[in-house]
Amino acid sequence: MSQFEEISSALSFGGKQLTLAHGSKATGTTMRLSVFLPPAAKDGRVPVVYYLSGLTCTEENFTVKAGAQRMASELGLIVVAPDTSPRGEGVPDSPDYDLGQGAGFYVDAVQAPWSTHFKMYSYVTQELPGLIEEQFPVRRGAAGIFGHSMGGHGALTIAMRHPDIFKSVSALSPIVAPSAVPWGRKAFTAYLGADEAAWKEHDACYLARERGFPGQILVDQGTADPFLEEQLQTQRFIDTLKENRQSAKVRMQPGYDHSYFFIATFIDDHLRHHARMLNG
Ligand SMILES: N[C@@H](CCC(=O)N[C@@H](CS)C(=O)NCC(=O)O)C(=O)O
Repeated sequence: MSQFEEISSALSFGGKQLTLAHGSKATGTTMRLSVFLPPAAKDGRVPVVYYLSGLTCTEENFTVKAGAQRMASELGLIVVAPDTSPRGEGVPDSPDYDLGQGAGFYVDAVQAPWSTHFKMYSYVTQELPGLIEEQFPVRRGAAGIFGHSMGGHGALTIAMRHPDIFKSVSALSPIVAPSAVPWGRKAFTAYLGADEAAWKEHDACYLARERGFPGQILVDQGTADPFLEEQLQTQRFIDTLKENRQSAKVRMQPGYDHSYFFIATFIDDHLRHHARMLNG
C-alpha cells in the first residue's frame, strides 16, 4: 500500500508529474514532494535523481519552473523534488526568509526550538530514498542528487558523505562554504549551535578536502548572480577541488543570474550528467 497521498497528477512528455504528501517519521510532519515518472518507468527499473531546492522554495518551484520533464522523459530518469523544510501547525518559523520554514539547510537541527522537526538531513539521506525505492521502479544502486543554492549545498555535502547511496552529483549556484558566509553561519548557529566543529561535516569545501567524491562533480554558476560574492563564493570550491585533484567541471556562465531562468537553461546538461554517471 502506498505511503503517499496523491495531491495531483498530470501527464508530461509521455511521463507523469505527481505531487505527493506523506507523514514523515524524520520530521514528524506532513512532507510534500514532486515525483516525475518517465515513460520508461512503465516497463522496467530506471535511475532516480533527487533535486534539492533553495531558500524560500517548496517542492513546486523546480517542478513548474525548471522544465526538467522533457529531458527526464527522454533519458528515462525519475526526478524527485522534496520540500525544503518541515511546515505546518506547531512547526517553528522565523520572520526571516533564510531561517526556519523554507530554509531547512539539509541538516538535522540539535538546538531548540528547531530540533523537534528540522531533520532534513535524515529525511533526504534515509527516509525519502527508502520510500521512493519502495513505491517506484528505481534501479538498485542508481541514485543521484543535485540542487540549487541552499539545495546545491545539500546535494554536494550529502553526496560526499554518502557516495554509497548517491552515485552522481551536480549543483547550480551552490552555497559551497556555509561556515564562512552569512546564510550558512546564521542557519548553522541556529540549527547546530555555536560550536563550529559541528558545522564541518555540512561544509562542501571541508568535505571536498577531507573526503572528495568518487566521480566527476558538475557545477554551474552565473557570473551575474547577485549572491555570488557574499554568499556563494564559488572560487573557494574551485580552489579546493584543484588542490585535492577532485574530478570536477565548474562552469562560470557569463551573465546568468540566480533565478530559475538560469536553472532552466542548464537543466538538460545536469540531467545528462546524471544519466551518464548512473547508466555508465
Ligand atoms: N531574497 C530572495 C532570496 C530567495 C531566493 O533567491 N531564493 C532562490 C533560491 S536561493 C529561489 O529559488 N527562489 C524561488 C524561485 O525563484 O522560484 C527572496 O526572498 O526571494
